Amino acid sequence: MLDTQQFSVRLASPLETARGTIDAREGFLVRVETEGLSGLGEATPLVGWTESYEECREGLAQAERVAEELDWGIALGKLEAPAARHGLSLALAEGRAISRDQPLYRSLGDADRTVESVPVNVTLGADEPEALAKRARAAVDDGYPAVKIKVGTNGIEEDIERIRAVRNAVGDGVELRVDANGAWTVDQASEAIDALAALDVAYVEQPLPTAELSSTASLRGSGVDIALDESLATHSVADIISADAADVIVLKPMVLGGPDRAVEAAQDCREAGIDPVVSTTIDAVVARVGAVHVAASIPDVRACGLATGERLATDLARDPAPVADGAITVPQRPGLGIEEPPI
Ligand SMILES: O=C(O)CCC(=O)c1ccccc1C(=O)O
Ligand SMILES: [Mg+2]
Repeated sequence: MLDTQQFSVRLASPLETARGTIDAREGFLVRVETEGLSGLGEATPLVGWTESYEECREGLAQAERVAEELDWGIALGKLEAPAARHGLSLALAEGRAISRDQPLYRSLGDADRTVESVPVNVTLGADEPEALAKRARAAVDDGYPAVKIKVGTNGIEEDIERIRAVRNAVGDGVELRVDANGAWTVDQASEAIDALAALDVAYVEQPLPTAELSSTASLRGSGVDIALDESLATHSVADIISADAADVIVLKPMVLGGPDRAVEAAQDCREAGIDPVVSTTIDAVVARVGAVHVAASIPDVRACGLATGERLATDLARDPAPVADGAITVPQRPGLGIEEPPI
């Protein structure tokens, strides 16, 4: 049986990016019950990254029909829409983990390894230099090891001024990351990267539009690592590896189509010498905690973009994986570890 329940959550602090402001998330909670297994998932589409809300709803309905006639494995295999597939895949993975009496991350990865926490970056929108510097400083005082800042909303000069203000406020030891969300041309990216290198920025996420893998490859080796994020919606990790286009790959389970695919992509990254980082599309608690388990299944994962729970005005259940001292405590109960599941 597949039970879906639609939800809508507002962001108390909307996230400003070069591709618009994210101020609400709408999706579906998913519960799968099959042969004694029961698991919870979440499908939260975001246009530009995944299928639309309507396509997601239709994908889930179709999966239910296929599962009734055939089985869940076939339904999952046929489901192409990534957010819908994520909902079903996470629910099946949680059911399996509970039946094995394991926390999800151990069921997804190494069953014998205990991981207590996952380091996270704070995520800051494209704000004025002083405000940004203050927020970055407060996050570092709270223990965050890395600060990620959105850029690409105005000119390069403004971006550099912002990042300089942040660097001055946090000092030398903190990892800075910027995310251009595909806003730059090759010339703008080169100019920005030269200035960001002088401010010791660790990496720039998605400097160029998604399709431009060979131009992205040409930006590497200039003192700031290159990360790809949006490109994963249309290119496989294998494509990125063969184009030599990234030092870091941002894995969003919702965009990749499920925790199973994210874990596999992380392994492919590691084999190619690329660092995997896990993040979400600002999902609600079920998918966010699912992504925490994906991150926990990756040995020695770098700080991940998973500290977004506090942006939501309301959530669907109590967060079993809160941020403390710059890291998320990984739930150790069987499955996701959500104590009072909403469905
Ligand atoms: O990665 C993070 O730090 C948080 C998530 C984030 O930035 C994000 C959230 C929603 C949509 C896109 C993005 C992005 O990484 O570009
Ligand atoms: Mg990004």
